[in-house]
Amino acid sequence: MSGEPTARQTEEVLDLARPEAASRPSADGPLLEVRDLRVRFTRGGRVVNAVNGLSYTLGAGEMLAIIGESGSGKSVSTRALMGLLPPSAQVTGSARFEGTELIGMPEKQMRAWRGAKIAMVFQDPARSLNPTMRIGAQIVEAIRTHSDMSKKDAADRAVELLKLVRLPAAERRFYEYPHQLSGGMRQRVVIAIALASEPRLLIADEATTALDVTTQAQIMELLVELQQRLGTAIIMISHDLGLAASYAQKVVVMYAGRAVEYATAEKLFANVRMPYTRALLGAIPLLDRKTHELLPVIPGQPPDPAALPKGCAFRPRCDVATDKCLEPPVLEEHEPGHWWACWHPAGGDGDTAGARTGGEADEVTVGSARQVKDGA
Ligand SMILES: Nc1ncnc2c1ncn2[C@@H]1O[C@H](COP(=O)(O)OP(=O)(O)OP(=O)(O)O)[C@@H](O)[C@H]1O
Repeated sequence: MSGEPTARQTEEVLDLARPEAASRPSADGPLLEVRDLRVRFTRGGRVVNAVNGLSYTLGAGEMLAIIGESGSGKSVSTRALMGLLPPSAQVTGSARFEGTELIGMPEKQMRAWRGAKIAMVFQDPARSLNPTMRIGAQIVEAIRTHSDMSKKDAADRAVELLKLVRLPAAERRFYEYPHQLSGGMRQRVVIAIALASEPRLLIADEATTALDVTTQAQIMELLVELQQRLGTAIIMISHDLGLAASYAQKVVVMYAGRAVEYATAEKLFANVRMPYTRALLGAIPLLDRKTHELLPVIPGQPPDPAALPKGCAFRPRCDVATDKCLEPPVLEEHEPGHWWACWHPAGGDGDTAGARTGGEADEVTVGSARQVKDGA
């Protein structure tokens, strides 16, 4: 068989992959509960506070987007969950996954969890794949790492997984090498490898950033399909608030190692409070750009995590900051289900942030994100 699987074939593969998925209960406590997570490195005698007290929860089958500029602590915070940081990292706080504490878990035990229950997909699929091995063999290897399946059964399963991630001509591609595939196809293969162990949580770290806008939307649609059909929870790490608006159920906006705004996507985009989040809205890539690099709309640079400014870390770049902001604002649930850390939130009493941005940013975000989605 060759070409794209038909919808019916895909349904069969999906059902085969996880027959119980559609009826999986998701309401018996969060899948992942992160509390006061902190990561500190010591670099050249300087202390780098990369993550400064991050908390969030993720339900089974939910998609959470962690959004922020480069260096805000998105990757470090998720690598900490998987025990993937170098020994120089001091990790404290708690991350309970299905009730089991991940922080401080011995490496041997963590190795068994990694890949099996939690899998990661990174930005550059070329680096995740072995260029000298056929893609089928790489998936078979991943399957056999987590099960005692025979080579023959694992090969059948690998083809199923390639169909599951909608790789065209899966049987033929099974025998191809990574360089014979496009960037989007390679990322589908990486996702197939990540799914080999049927993880409950998939962490996609800038998994679509290197792809063109159309392929990016297709990969995001695939992740949503896997999330909905297999019940896989997803943490999506991105610079792009537009992707979060289109695909995620929950959003954490990070700045300088902290969550500065946290809510369901619905609540957040209905009423963005934090000036930093509003500034990020302006950084949404435009569809007519050849690349999807972010527009440099936030003046200044994120702070050096080894020398954070006093008070609110966004203060030096914030156009509504006052002396009050020399006191660090605390992330609090100011409205049911909507948390922010700001003394001058938009939309509140004396709404300076909202007045200056004219409230247009929300419309731009959602509109732009929809176009990306629909254009796929
Ligand atoms: N091994 C390390 N030693 C020292 N500092 C580190 C180390 N790894 C990361 N950092 C620092 O931690 C901070 C957070 O990095 P992180 O990679 O999590 O940011 P990010 O938000 O994921 O950025 P990007 O979008 O660029 O990946 C950065 O200042 C980074 O320089």
